Amino acid sequence: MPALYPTVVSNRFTNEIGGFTKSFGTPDVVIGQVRALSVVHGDLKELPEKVKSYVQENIKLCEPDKIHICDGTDYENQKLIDQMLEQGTITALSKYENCWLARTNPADTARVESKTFISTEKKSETIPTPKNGVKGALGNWIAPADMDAAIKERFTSCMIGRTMYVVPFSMGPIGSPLSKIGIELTDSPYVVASMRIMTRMGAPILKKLKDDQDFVKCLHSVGRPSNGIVEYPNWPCDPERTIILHRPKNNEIVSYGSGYGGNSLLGKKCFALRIGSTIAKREGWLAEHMLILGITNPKGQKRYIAAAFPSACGKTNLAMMTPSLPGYKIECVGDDIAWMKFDKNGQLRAINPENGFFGVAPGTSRSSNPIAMDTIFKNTVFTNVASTSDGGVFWEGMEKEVVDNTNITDWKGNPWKKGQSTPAAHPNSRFCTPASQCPIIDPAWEDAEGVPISAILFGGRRPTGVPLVYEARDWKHGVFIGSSMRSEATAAAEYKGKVIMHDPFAMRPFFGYNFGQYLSHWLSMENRSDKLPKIFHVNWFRKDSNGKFLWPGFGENSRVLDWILRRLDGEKIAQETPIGLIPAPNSFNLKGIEENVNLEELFNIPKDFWLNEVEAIEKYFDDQVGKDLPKEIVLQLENLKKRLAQM
Ligand SMILES: Nc1nc2c(ncn2[C@@H]2O[C@H](COP(=O)(O)OP(=O)(O)O)[C@@H](O)[C@H]2O)c(=O)[nH]1
Ligand SMILES: C=C(OP(=O)(O)O)C(=O)O
Ligand SMILES: [Mn+2]
Repeated sequence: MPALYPTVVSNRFTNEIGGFTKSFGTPDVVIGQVRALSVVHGDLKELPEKVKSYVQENIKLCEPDKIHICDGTDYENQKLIDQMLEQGTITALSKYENCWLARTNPADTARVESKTFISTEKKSETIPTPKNGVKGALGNWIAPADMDAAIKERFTSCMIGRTMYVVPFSMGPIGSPLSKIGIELTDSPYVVASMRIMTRMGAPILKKLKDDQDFVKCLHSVGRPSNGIVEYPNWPCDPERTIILHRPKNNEIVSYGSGYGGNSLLGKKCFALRIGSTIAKREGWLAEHMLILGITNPKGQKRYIAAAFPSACGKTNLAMMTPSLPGYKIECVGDDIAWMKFDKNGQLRAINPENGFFGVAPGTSRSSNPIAMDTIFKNTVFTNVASTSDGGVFWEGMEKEVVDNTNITDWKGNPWKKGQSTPAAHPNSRFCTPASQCPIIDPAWEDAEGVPISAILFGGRRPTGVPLVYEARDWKHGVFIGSSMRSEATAAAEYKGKVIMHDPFAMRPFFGYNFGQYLSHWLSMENRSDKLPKIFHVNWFRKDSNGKFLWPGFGENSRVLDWILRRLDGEKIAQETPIGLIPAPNSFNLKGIEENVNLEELFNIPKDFWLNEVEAIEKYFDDQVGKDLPKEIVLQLENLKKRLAQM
């Protein structure tokens, strides 16, 4: 059998080194013509054995012209930037240091939930069986053979003329017992540059990987349209055939056709949540769509809180909040994902598996989130924001931050004027920025054993009926609250309009396995610890009859955290309601608040609304979860119904 790889390996970034023939010893592979493959960076021979076979397998499938094994160095990054500048994928933002703007194909701007699938032998392992005639809404299943066919159809020869980057990365601090390693193969330099920000990426990861060690396999291509026409040469993609596939059994992710965010930075939603939740189920921990923050009260006592809100519902903002209440201090551990495990003392501990923030840009401003503004203007890749004639960025919410005579170019590259009916920045435009640059990054954010979690918050966008904050009666009730979460749709996925959607645990798009089993897993945590965190529900988004927010939000949310911390201290400041515990009269701290706040309306629990809500939840469980719904949750629902009836 011929040697798999040539003995001559490239110097760094030489363009072509003595092309060599592909020969994998499997004569049934017919490649139209014999093509040359060059390794332009790194050494295939030095890859750990299992990585080598994974790469080899996919070279055979995708037929790239070049292989580049990423080391994560500044030098490498600069080369990628130069190349993206040349291809028009990014432009330089001269106003800031090392900042770049990518404009995508307008058909590729958000996660595509309808094209995201989990593959298991049995469908019921992936999703609960919906009621007859009802379309399942808790994930999409694909049969293993169909997954194989979908891959073959799309990936065969898809990298001809391109470079395949081998991206080794760690989710979680390198070497932490909670961390996991992945290898992403991609043909997108944008993905490589973004993965370098969002994960710990490069040579140190390969050094850690033993020859026989497993890793999460992540294959990605931006694809090419089947008609051969690349509409936006700066952003090749294949929206029509886009598909995001997961095979939990093999710790495998395959993503085709999109270059955007959660579709392509495979460490994030695909690995840390979908595959992560299946590993967590097996190993007895939790992989959740949660921010993690540290909060110090005026007495100097510090605690950590984790919070699950659906995409674009305020995680990044809460994680970086500047508290309006004097004496409080917030520090940020993570803004999107938490991996949580009980330690041997029964304390729940969390790590942020990420290394950066992929945050929603619109709405981020000096007044709403000054900490984010102090984080993002160096070493950052912006995507689909607007640009200014002085080499800066612009988005809705930054009106006060651009001088009047600067010209604005919208996210599509067209001149844009204030007052225009279309937005300057795409509503799902993002900044991708290193977490270490956050001025309030928590000193323990990279601690190998994680930070201790005292409270868990669930929340969403609820314009009516749902109070600012309420507390779960106990763990089971808390799990029920998570399971019954609903929220207004946002631009983070392909949904249209402001419909209220069920989004249990803010995980609906991210469950890696059957939601009913996920609930049982959460309920089983009660057997693991006798000091479980307290659970709360929050809603910053309630509106008055004129459609105006009833609560100023942002830094003022510290007042909600203040009540929560005092509850953790055991203060008797709560009153019972049918849905849970809300602040007792005069217990909620409004001292010094500037806005007029109508607490009455904010904490009002309208009986009719809640009767409807219970009906909607019951129907959802009935339609979507059926026999997989744990008995404890059925009981919680019955009890809530009874309490509401007595209201
Ligand atoms: N009204 C209001 N809007 C908020 C609040 N927190 C965040 N937002 C807005 O919600 C959007 C998404 O926020 P972000 O923190 O990026 O959400 P994430 O995707 O969950 O991290 C942005 O437009 C924010 O300005 C709040 O407390 N009140
Ligand atoms: C990363 C993403 O999700 P989120 O909106 O939760 O930040 C995404 O939509 O690509
Ligand atoms: Mn976010």
